[in-house]
Amino acid sequence: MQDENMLEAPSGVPQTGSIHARSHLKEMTQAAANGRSLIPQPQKSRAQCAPSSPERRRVASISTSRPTKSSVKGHSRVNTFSASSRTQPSASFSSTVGPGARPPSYPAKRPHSSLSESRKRINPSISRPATSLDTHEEETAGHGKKHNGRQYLHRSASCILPREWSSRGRGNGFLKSPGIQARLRRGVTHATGGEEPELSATLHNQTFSPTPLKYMDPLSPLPTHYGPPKQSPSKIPKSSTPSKQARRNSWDIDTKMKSMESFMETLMSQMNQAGQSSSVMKETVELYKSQVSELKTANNELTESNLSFRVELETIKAHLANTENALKAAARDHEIAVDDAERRHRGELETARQESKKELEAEISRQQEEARELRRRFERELEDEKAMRQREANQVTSQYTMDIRRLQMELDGRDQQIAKLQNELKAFRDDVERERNRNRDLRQNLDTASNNSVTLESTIRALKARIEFLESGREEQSQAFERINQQMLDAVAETNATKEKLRQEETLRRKLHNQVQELKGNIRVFCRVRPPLDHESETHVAEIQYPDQSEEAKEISILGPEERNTFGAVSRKNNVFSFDRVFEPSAQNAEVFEEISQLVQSALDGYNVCIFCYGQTGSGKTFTMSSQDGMIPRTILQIYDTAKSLEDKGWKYTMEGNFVEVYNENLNDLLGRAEELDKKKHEIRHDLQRCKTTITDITTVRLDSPEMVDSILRRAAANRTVAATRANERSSRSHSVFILKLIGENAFTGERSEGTLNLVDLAGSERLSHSGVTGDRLKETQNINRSLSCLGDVIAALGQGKEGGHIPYRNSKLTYLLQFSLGGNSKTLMFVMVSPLQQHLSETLTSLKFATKVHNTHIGTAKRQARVRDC
Ligand SMILES: Nc1ncnc2c1ncn2[C@@H]1O[C@H](COP(=O)(O)OP(=O)(O)OP(=O)(O)O)[C@@H](O)[C@H]1O
Repeated sequence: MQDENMLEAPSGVPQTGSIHARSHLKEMTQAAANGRSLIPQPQKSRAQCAPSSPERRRVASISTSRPTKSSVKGHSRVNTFSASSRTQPSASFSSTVGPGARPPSYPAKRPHSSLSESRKRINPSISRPATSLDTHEEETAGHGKKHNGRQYLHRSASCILPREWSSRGRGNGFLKSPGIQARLRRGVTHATGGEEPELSATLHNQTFSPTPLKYMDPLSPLPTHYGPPKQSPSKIPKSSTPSKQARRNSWDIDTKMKSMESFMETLMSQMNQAGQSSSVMKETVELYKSQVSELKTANNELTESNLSFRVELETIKAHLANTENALKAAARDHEIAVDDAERRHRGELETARQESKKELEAEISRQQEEARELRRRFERELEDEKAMRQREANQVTSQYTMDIRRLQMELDGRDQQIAKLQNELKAFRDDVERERNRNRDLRQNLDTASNNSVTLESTIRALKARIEFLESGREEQSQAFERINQQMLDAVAETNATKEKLRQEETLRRKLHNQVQELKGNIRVFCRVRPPLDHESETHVAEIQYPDQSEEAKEISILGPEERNTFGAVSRKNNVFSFDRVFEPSAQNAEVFEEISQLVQSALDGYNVCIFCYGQTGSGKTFTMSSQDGMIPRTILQIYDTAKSLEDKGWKYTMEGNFVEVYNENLNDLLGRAEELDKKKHEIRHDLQRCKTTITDITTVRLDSPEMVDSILRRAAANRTVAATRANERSSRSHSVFILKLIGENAFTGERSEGTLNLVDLAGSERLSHSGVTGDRLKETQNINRSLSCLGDVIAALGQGKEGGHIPYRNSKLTYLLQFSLGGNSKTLMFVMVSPLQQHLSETLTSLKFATKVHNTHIGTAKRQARVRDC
């Protein structure tokens, strides 16, 4: 079926463009090429001209497949076509297609008188000669030239037969050679494909024919070969057939001639028959030619189709190649892209890994930082908690100490009360004694009175007698009653006069007390030397003497530093200072307070009192002023006690307290909120007429009980701690002022007193160098130095005592705040605090020199802030 399709392809393939047909195109082309390769070249040598066995078999198959009629001529036509077709390309088609490849439809296109039909009718078993003799027979028959025909037969035979046959075939006995005969048999058998045993037998017989080879070798078999298979042996006359007789008379010319003539006649008759069939053959040839032309056309079409297919194939191949290239390029690109993607992925992976690693490290460091921060915070909180607990412990301790001290003070007060009671008892005893004397006197009087009574009784009796006598004399009785009544009125008047005398004595006492204070000086200076502390070695203590300690205790002598005079001699100057009172290191706060208690009484009496501590840092200012048994607590306790005792004398006191700090020339409220320190602004306002000072937005605490002072001091200390930028330096770098206002009213006398007590703890007085100090520290230093200098200037100006002279209070906040407590109507006490250490000697001497200047200052008489209530 495939072969049939292939035959139909010339008309079918181009129109349909069947891919199936195209797939066979290559096979067809190869088959054609193979077919062409099998076609020998026309002008080859004889050896080359003889086809090889396969070629010969192919040619024979083509030749034997050609139709033929009984005539030899017609046969030779077929062979002519067959022989000529070997040199034409169309043969390749035949050989490619082969007998079996002819499509069934193909014969239908043939005319009815086709060769195959003729062949079938004539004798399909007729074999084709293996030579091209017929071609030349046809030519010789056409021209009627025997000689040429023989020559041609000879040439043809030489072309087909082996060389030795053609070269030696003319010799006698050549064909008798067994080798030649065998080869001849093989060749004929091979040429006929084993399908024509008769021809083979004929040849065999002819081989043994005694006819000279010159005529017989090529021709003798031909009549039997080309003649009709059944007719040729029978139609040949027996007379003309070589017989034994003829062979015996082979050298008989006539016989030979006759034989030849008969043969020629036979041949001629056959040729005539062939001529008759030539027209048929011509038609057949024409038909074949037309078929050939059709085939050529088909072939051309196929060729064109083939070419177009080839072109298309080439295009497809090119396209395929392009596609393959593109595919390769795409594959390459894909590989590159994959590589890039892998590389990028690896890079991204690496980057991601690095980033995640970094993030992890950052997270770890952040966690660690958080842990550290938590630990820091925890430690801070722990520290705060510790500090708070410590503060509370300190507070409890201080409270305990304070209680003890208060109890001690109460004890002291009790002792004083006892002493007082003892005095009173003594006074009572005296009074009792007096009363006894008076009683005695009265008894005497009573005796006298008894005598008188007796006398009176006698008188009474006499009077009674007289009453009885006088019963009508009432006048005498009324007079007696009036006399008794008068005596009683005289006694009451005497009592009132005594009370008034007592009030006058209290006023006189105050007056005398103030006079005593004035005599002591309105500005007094106490010196106090603190003891060396536990961690301070005794060897580092300066040489300090207290020459009159057992007497007045007003002097202090300090051996100065070594000095070298102009002659090189080293000497130490003994510096002697004299103050109102010098307290040696062993002195306790109670002892110190006894000396200042009179000033506290002055404040209660309505005077402005200012007590300030001056000295270098660590000299004991705070200890003296604000410690739990310091001047402030003791002052308040005394004020309470005194105020209470004065209640009998008609005085009622109210007390108000402020606690302020002067830091960097700013006023801070130590009883206010800690966070407002250094932020909230406070102004100092003076009432010049009433000589009163007020501070704006300041916290004022009403002191209703002695216990209030503890909370005040605690609160002030806590605020200072919070505000401290450098721990425990805040107290050294600022001035603190405890302001106590005492307002007393006497309900009996209508008197009113307004006194102010200022207890000042000054900043460290050591002269701080400005060199090397910057920022806040420099500002602090400048402010401390300036304020202490201003204090000295104010005291100096007060000492000059010029009436209406300018006092530079406004030059610093401290002096402006203490304007009405320094000079004028105020009493001032300055504590100069001294460190016992040798290393502080220089500052100690400086402080003592400054205190001496203050001590030498005489400030004018104080004025009492009191007025009598208008009744
Ligand atoms: N008379 C004293 N007896 C026992 N200890 C004292 C005495 N005076 C001072 N001290 C101790 O000396 C130390 C320093 O005293 P304090 O703090 O009062 O000095 P300061 O002059 O107020 O110092 P700063 O100016 O820094 O406030 C404290 O520990 C205090 O207890």
